[in-house]
Amino acid sequence: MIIKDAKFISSNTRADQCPQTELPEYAFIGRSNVGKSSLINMLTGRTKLAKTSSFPGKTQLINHFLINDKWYIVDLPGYGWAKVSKTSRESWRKMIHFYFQNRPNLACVFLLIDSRLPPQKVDVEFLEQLGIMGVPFVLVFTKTDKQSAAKTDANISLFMNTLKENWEELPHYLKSSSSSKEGRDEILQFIESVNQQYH
Ligand SMILES: Nc1nc2c(ncn2[C@@H]2O[C@H](COP(=O)(O)OP(=O)(O)OP(=O)(O)O)[C@@H](O)[C@H]2O)c(=O)[nH]1
Ligand SMILES: [Mg+2]
Repeated sequence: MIIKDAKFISSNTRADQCPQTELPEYAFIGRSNVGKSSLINMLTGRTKLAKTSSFPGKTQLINHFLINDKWYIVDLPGYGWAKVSKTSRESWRKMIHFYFQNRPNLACVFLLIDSRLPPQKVDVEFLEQLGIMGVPFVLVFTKTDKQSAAKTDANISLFMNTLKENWEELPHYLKSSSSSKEGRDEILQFIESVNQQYH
């Protein structure tokens, strides 16, 4: 898919204030600093569309970007950063749950996981929440440029093994690097195939 146009539309805290639309949207979620905003920039080929930072907690709102006037990318704030107060964590949880439950046009969620790390409890727990809410999702293992392909695959296997206990079917997954652009074609192809089911 060719991205001809990508524009920022709005930032919101409430799902019901987000664009009223029947166009499909794809949301990016995962731990703070996992690379959600960077992946959005890599996919769209726009270096400054979504704001990124080396410091966790950069994205704080629900950000909508309209792509080719046909579908939306949604950049969400991350979870799991230790230095967040209980109150902020609770308001994040409410905002995200309300978002997932009030966007009928939510076509798929990309749950990003840092491919450098062994399975993290926060990710497994968040994935379970998505399952409970019945939200369609795929996993994306990020930052693959930071290590060997063998190490990435070993961490992915470990993650899948932890899921085997509770999941009947293992989720679909992709790998990505915002530096090397690994995964760009696969993710865009995946979005295109889901978009086609919308028309
Ligand atoms: N080497 C490498 N660095 C990456 C990659 N993706 C993101 N980064 C770096 O990781 C840091 C965090 O990236 P962001 O895209 O801001 O992360 P985020 O998940 O949006 O974080 P929050 O908005 O805080 O939740 C930045 O310093 C990025 O340059 C990648 O694929 N490879
Ligand atoms: Mg971000």
